[in-house]
Amino acid sequence: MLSGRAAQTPAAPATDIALDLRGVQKTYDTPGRPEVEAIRHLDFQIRRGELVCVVGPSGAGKTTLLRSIAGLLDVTAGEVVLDGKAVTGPPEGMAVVFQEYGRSLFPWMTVRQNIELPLKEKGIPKAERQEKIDRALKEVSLTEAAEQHPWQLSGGMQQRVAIARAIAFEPSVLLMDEPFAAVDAQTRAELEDLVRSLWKHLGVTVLFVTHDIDEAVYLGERVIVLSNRPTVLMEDVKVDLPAERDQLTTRSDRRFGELRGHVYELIQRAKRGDRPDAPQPEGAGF
Ligand SMILES: Nc1ncnc2c1ncn2[C@@H]1O[C@H](COP(=O)(O)OP(=O)(O)OP(=O)(O)O)[C@@H](O)[C@H]1O
Repeated sequence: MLSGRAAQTPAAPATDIALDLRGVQKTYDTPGRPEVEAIRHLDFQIRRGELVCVVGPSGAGKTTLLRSIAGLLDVTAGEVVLDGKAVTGPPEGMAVVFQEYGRSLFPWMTVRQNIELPLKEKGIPKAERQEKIDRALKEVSLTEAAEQHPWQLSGGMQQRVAIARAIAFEPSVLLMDEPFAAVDAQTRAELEDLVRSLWKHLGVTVLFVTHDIDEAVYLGERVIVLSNRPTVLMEDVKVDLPAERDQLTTRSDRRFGELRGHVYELIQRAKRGDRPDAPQPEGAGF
């Protein structure tokens, strides 16, 4: 996020909470169209340095949730609190990586210039910018591609540029919205491992939205499973797999299979409309 708007909330959270969703509701109210209640009630917290995945049935409101957290959408009720401040617009300490890397990078700029842009907007001096860019490029193994343009790179490499741009910015929270949905399976596995290694190495808090159950269990320390729309929390699943993960050994681990099966079952139930009771918004009738 390039610009910052945040208001101090009276209730300062515990310092280890990076992201706090307090009774978030979102109803789309477009003039001339029927209202769409996307999120009915979500309350959860993400501790500093956690990697949390969000899954849910199609149309459950995953993108709505992510955009609300990113300050790109106003919530109807409740609040999103980042580092103790209510999010009322794109906050300074947040970076977002979207699925459509092709549209999020500027084709007329080199890789280096793309990564530099938000740093420039943040007012970081040139020498420091170059240092941050070089470090980020090294983190994603793209040092050699610094002077190339995005359209000269593969889809996986472009997504690595988008990740480099996000981490160069040193966000407190990194939001990722189905970032690997458009790349092939092998590249996807490599990018998943890149996210795990960056997360461990940089200590950044990551919220990763995906429709892929295996990906969520492989990456996350927790998997937040959403109900069908209007969305409530189906279950917050703790992923008790070892911190060291590997595409081969982790995915063939018995516990991985159990967790995967559990999340799969939750999504199937959510799709059938099975949902836990949620606090009702005022005036709403179940
Ligand atoms: N701008 C909008 N105006 C009205 N309704 C919207 C708008 N954006 C999304 N919706 C509706 O809100 C609900 C949740 O959409 P959202 O895109 O957040 O779900 P999702 O879980 O990300 O879906 P998918 O998995 O298919 O990407 C859907 O019913 C969708 O049609």
